[in-house]
Amino acid sequence: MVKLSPSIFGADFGRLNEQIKAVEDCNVEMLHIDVMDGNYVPNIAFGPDQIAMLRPHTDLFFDVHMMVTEPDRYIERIVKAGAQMITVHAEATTHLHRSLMLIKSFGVKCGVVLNPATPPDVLKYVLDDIDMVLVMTVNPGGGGGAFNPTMIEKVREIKEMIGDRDIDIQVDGGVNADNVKSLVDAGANVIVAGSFAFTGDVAKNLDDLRKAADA
Ligand SMILES: O=C(CO)[C@H](O)[C@H](O)COP(=O)(O)O
Ligand SMILES: [Fe+2]
Repeated sequence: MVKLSPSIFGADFGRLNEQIKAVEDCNVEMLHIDVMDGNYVPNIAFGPDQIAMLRPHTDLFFDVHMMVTEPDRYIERIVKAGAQMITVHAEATTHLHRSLMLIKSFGVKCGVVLNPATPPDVLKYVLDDIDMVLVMTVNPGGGGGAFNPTMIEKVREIKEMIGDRDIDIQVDGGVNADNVKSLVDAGANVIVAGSFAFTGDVAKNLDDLRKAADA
């Protein structure tokens, strides 16, 4: 069984409450929240204050994807805002292990994000410290990008590295009902979807995505 984590970045912000209720009604396992700092990625989106504003409106598990240069500067504020899982880019922190330990010190789950061009080797010495690996299937920083099929092989490679450890593999970027099965077959079990989830009928989209993933 896969876990779905719709990306709020893809939502219609004029109807945010309604869109959050729609994903809740689909019994999704997480809500994916992108933090973009305008430095690590060109785009700017969501900071700790906006996450804190969302927190009283839903009990969904907050899966926060930090696209932030030197994320340690914001980790405590993001935890206090209500994050339950924080992922940081291996490419964006000078001290990956230190960042992961900082996240864990607050009692929340942690994960490592890899851009499409980043090889999985960087995970080797932190595998016993993480709850999730996030494989970017587009370059980070925006929604609606085209899925990079080369990442299917990368997911497979990471699945093999993980062995019998209890580590989730999340995929993010351009994921839809047509490509999700190839990712799940390769080993992904946490599916992020932004534009696919929120364009049109949210309930139908998430139902289609789950059915395709679990087929
Ligand atoms: O991290 C991200 C982009 O950097 C996102 O989670 C983004 O919301 C994915 O959107 P889409 O499913 O439309 O590609
Ligand atoms: Fe994301």
